[in-house]
Amino acid sequence: WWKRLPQLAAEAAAAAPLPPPAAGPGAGGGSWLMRWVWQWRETAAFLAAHGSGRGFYHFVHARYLRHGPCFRTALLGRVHLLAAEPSHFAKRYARTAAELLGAHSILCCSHVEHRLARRAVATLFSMPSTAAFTATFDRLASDVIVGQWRPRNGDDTATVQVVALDAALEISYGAICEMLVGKKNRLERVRGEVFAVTQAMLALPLRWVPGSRFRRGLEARKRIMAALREEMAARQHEHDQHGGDLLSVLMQRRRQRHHHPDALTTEEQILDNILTLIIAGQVTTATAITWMLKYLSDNRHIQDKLRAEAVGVELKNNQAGLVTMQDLNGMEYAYKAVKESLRMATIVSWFPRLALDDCHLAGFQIRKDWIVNIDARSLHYDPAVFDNPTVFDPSRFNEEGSDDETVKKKKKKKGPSAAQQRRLLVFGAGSRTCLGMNLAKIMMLVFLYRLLTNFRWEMADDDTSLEKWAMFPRLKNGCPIRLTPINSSSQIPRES
Ligand code: HEM
Repeated sequence: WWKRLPQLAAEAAAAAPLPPPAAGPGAGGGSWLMRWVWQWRETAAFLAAHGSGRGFYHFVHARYLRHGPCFRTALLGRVHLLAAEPSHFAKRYARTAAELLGAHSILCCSHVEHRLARRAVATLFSMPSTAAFTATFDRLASDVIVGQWRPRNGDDTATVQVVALDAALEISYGAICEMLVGKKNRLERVRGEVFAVTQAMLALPLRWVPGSRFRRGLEARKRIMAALREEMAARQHEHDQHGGDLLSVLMQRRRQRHHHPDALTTEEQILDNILTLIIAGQVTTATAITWMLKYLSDNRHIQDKLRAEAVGVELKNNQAGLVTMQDLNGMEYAYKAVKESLRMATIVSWFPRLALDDCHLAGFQIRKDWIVNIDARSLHYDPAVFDNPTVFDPSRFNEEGSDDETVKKKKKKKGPSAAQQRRLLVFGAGSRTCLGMNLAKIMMLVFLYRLLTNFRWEMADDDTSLEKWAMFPRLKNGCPIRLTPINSSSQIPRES
């Protein structure tokens, strides 16, 4: 239905006319001469700003101030529409999601509280924290991929079948919880509850119907909150010996809030945001990993090329044999495969925004309180932006251009175009960009590295139907893969 939004918007606007578009003079009506004069005046102003020390964005900013966040202009003979997001749109998830994540969740809280929450949790995404997270994720991934999946008797011809989604969910949950609440925590017992909350986020709000998906989600939330409260109480009791995990940092800042103006001041604020980070980080990343494995199973030549790169990476920066961020820097092609998987999978398909005021967007009149969805998926599959968008081709992100023949034939310019870079919306954009995007890419790269250096894989079931009710599109069968061990000297890192 969101794809029909422009049509619905037009119909509603026709029924109840709103003020005229906040566009430049002559933009809509007037004689052809007036329009022609307007178009060239806009172009001249743009070129003047571009050629001045203020840069072309000054042209945009001046019009933004004059006309508001959405306006029409004309550049070099073509009418353009520019839309900014600041004051007229706020992030707004479905009411069900907001209820399950909590009123203080960074994803659902008010504008003002959001700024505070974003600053408060930012510590989790600092460089040292990200480096520590890389090691943690690798330790957990190696435990499963090397420790459990590789045949123990050394028979390198035996194949193993595993469900990729289950493994990815387990590893990412372990790693994220360790970062949020420390190594030995009470969250392992509520792993299933976290999944139930995610499944309920787009369900009908039938809170009074026993057994309904939404009610099960609410009950699961209660149990997660109880486990987190227990964790907090234990820490207060033990005077918090847990060190650097996020919960410790948030609790400590709360105690010393006179020194920390950014501290979250209530227990609810802390708990809602811990739950949000688990949900925002676990299922999204695990889903992305499974799609990546599927695309690489469908494109064996790319899998082999990636394996050649991975086998060539020497883990030289860590005594324990764990992958570090520097090691990952040597996996350029893998990085592009991750990016391409994220484009094709588009885990978060659309981003909802609430119109705070009547306004106009893309020529449509938008009323206050309407929700406008930015449709990321259609951008990622727009052939005008990504040549042959249905072809999995990591090399489309090469500086020198794609090496896939079908893509190369169509492409005139080399390397990813500016439009392509701009329109890759896998992690959103602007002030609400995904906070965990580096962690997500690291998890995908580490998982890929360990799998490539231990196994070849192919899909064990070709059913491509999608899971019903899933918040993020994923295969119903959980992506079962058949693994054939490769001759490698891979060992479980020492810390595990
Ligand atoms: C492949 C994995 C991931 C994908 C595709 C993804 C995607 C996104 C997208 C598209 C948004 C913006 C949504 C919007 O503007 O409406 C977002 C926001 C967010 N993500 Fe992620 N994400 C991923 C992993 C993670 C991880 C690992 C974490 C943290 C542990 C995380 C934490 C967040 C947070 C806190 C926000 C809200 C930011 C704000 O509103 O200020 N994400 N994510």
